[in-house]
Amino acid sequence: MQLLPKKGILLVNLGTPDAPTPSSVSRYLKTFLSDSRVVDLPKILWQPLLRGIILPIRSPKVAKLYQSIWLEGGSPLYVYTKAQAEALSKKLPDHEIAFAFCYSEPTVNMAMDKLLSAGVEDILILPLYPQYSCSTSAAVFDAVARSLQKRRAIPSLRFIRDYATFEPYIDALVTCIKNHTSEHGIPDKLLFSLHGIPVRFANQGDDYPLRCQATTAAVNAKLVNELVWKEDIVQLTYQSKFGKEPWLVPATDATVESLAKSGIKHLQIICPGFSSDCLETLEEISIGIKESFIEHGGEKFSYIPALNASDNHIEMLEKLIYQHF
Ligand SMILES: C=CC1=C(C)c2cc3[nH]c(cc4nc(cc5[nH]c(cc1n2)c(C)c5CCC(=O)O)C(CCC(=O)O)=C4C)c(C)c3C=C
Ligand SMILES: [Fe+2]
Ligand SMILES: [Fe+2]
Repeated sequence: MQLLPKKGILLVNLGTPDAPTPSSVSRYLKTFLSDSRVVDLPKILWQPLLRGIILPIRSPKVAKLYQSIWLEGGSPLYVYTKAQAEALSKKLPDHEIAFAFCYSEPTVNMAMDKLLSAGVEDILILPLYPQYSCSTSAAVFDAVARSLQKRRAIPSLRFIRDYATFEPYIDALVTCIKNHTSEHGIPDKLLFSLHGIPVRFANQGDDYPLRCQATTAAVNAKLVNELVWKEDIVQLTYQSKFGKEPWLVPATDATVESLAKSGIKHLQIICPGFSSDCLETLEEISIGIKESFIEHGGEKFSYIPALNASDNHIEMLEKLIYQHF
């Protein structure tokens, strides 16, 4: 009888500082923004700018923002990603589960060591980005390849490129929105705010905008179909612009401002591209965008939390894993 190879699952997310301090944030941003998948300027131009200007100016400012959302167990992104891995371990006791980050610890290489030393021979790589982008999912792919580059024995590998329209993911978002609206009411407008990318990446072949549109359309179709609402109150926007070049539009911040000015009183925002709450949802949206909405004439605002380590999310991830194993 041939024994089945031991299976492992590697959850990978972006990365986050290990403390809300300027030095820790600077270390994290330096690794993150030195990846050519994220910023693809020539190194000879970009590195002096990054080290000489961007890190010294941005790190203390961003450290303050992290302080406003820091949890007892660390950065929210770290806390939720770890909790997702722990919950999946309980659900899948026959599988070895590890989690890692592209730009902080535990690194992909550390997690690979853990899985391989546990005797895993077949690994499913699950980037926790529902919508593919070259700046995220492909960066996970690179980190995995780098980690295996110097090893003599490499495992079988499967890679989840994206799950933007995976039905259980769409259902998990629908449930989340329905639960929220039953408590807070149906808003005048519901924004699906996804992290932006430079327009140039999309022009060069990154299908991220199409994947974001696909998620938004699939969720809205179900909500309309289930008669949660009749009108088209859903709109897709892009947040967290970084740098000077054009990013995907419409931008969340400008849209919120103009909605408030045009008389929208009740606004809700969901960020379906973030599998865990993090700086970009908890600070930028839930604090910053809320303030802007109220300041420009809005009255009622709520942020619909990410799926995080909810049962809803863990069951969805379990189905995703089964689909690929
Ligand atoms: C050129 C810069 C950036 C691109 C491209 C980009 C794409 C991208 N990012 C996420 C998810 C997250 N980004 C987060 C923080 C963050 N992102 C950038 C820049 C780019 N992101 C920066 C500089 C930062 C750090 C904060 C800041 O300085 O403003 C986070 C949060 C991390 C945390 O610790 O909480 C996430 C998550 C996606 C999904 C994406 C492309 C689709
Ligand atoms: Fe980002
Ligand atoms: Fe941001």
